Amino acid sequence: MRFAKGHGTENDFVIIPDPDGALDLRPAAVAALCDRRAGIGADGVLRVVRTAALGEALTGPAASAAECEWFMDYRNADGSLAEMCGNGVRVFARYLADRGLVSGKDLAVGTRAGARRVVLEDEGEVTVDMGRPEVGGEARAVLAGGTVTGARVHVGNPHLACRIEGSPAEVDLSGRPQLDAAEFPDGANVEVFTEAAPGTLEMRVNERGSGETRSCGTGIVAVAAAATAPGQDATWRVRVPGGECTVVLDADGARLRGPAVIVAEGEILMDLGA
Ligand SMILES: N[C@@H](CCC[C@H](N)C(=O)O)C(=O)O
Repeated sequence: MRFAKGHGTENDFVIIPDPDGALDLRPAAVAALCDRRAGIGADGVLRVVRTAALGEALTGPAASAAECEWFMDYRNADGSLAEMCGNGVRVFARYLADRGLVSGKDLAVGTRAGARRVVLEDEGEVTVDMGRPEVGGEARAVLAGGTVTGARVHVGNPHLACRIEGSPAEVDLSGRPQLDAAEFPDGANVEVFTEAAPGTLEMRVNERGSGETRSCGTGIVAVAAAATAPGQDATWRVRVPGGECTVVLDADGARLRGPAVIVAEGEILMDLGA
């Protein structure tokens, strides 16, 4: 089985081409691929499948994805499904363009959160239209080193974006954050952030299903939305351990811009089970 490896601000993915939907990618196989010692190693898997071959009902928020030729079937490192991945969709688009699977540099990618428009720029940056982030009420997470409070933000997937005093670098993000299941029935990605300079946020994240990662595109949009007064337009640079992205928020929603790189291609020799 062929694979590619790519990343967006060091949020890294194993990319599995499966255009005709022939693969039965089980959670254990995803976890084995993402294992950084016994597998290829990644924060998640992007299965590249034609939407027509997906074999999954596209209802609710996913319905608009039915119009897209290609679907990003995203899985977290523990094998769980997620609705959306902001870095993943940019890497996915880069992969499609590099392999000649799409013509042009402006395309729509299907995700479980719906269709996402992606634009590839000549300089290598990729911008994705992330829709309208929904900022909700306050909630808490218990981390290894204490409790953080923030805003619930829905970016197609669930987030808790916590503005903190001091530097995010000081926060212990090891271990799975404990959340109130009534507030987050499907779990959540937890971000800690601070405004490092006017217009610049600094963020770290513990991702649902993957643990601490060096970047999270939906998380970057979540903290940008949480840092912006309701109804205001804003442009934020968001620094993460793996690099930097830009978020533009306006009446049309949020656009996330940043690098997306394919670093390797090869053949999987490991046994992924039946
Ligand atoms: N790294 C991603 C988010 C991946 C999904 C997330 N862990 C979840 O379960 O919601 C991003 O770049 O947005």
